[in-house]
Amino acid sequence: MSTALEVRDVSKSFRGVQALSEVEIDVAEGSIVGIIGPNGAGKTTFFNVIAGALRPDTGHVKLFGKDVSGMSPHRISRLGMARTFQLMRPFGSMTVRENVVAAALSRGGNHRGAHHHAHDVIEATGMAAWADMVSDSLHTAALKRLELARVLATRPRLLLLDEVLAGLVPAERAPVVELLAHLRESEGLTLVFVEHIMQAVMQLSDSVVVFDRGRVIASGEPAEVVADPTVVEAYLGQELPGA
Ligand SMILES: Nc1ncnc2c1ncn2[C@@H]1O[C@H](COP(=O)(O)OP(=O)(O)OP(=O)(O)O)[C@@H](O)[C@H]1O
Repeated sequence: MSTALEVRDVSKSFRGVQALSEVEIDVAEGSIVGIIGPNGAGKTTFFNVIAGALRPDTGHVKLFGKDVSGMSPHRISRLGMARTFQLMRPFGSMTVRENVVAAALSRGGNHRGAHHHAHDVIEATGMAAWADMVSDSLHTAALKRLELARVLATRPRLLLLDEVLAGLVPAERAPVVELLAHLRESEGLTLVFVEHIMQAVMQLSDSVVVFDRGRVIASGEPAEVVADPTVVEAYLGQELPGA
């Protein structure tokens, strides 16, 4: 299987705070990798570096074999990486459909093609019932799905998900987890997701990477990783739910 993401020796500090230290990660194409770690471990900084929002101090990042270190977020997204944000930012006065069409058009192509693709994405993300509603009127669970629909409309090959389940009650989480598993199966999407909800991490991930104080302290199969004494220790004082 080819490698979607290769991270080598990536370090990043902020005025004395070592946010990332010599991080090395490989993500196989079509796999689902969960990123966990206590607060302040470096997870968001890691996403910012691989998506091009921050330039690493050292090391390199390869996306589908191409060195993207130091490239702009825009160029990296052109190569097939997309990300969701914890703070969702749809165009509030536009409907769900208009938002998804706009996202599809941002990748070029014509209106007809964008409408067609948006329709498919809205169906796939279970948003059909909300398609003509103004985004401002959506509740949190629907907004999360809209955020997913918008990134999927850009036809990514690698999707970075930042706590897409946060703020959802358990009954609302299950359909999103199912959707993500389905997208990998049907589209061959590669998913890298930061998540605090361990049940979802265990259920979705082929492998889990654990950050602590800027370092990768463990990686491997979910069950092995959460039983690792180093990981349990890193979470001392903080809960590792579901472990
Ligand atoms: N722009 C910045 N300027 C200064 N320090 C920063 C900046 N961004 C992150 N840091 C520091 O880098 C470290 C890693 O932060 P980061 O946000 O990546 O952790 P995290 O694992 O995403 O945490 P959380 O789970 O709480 O979101 C922390 O000590 C944080 O205070």
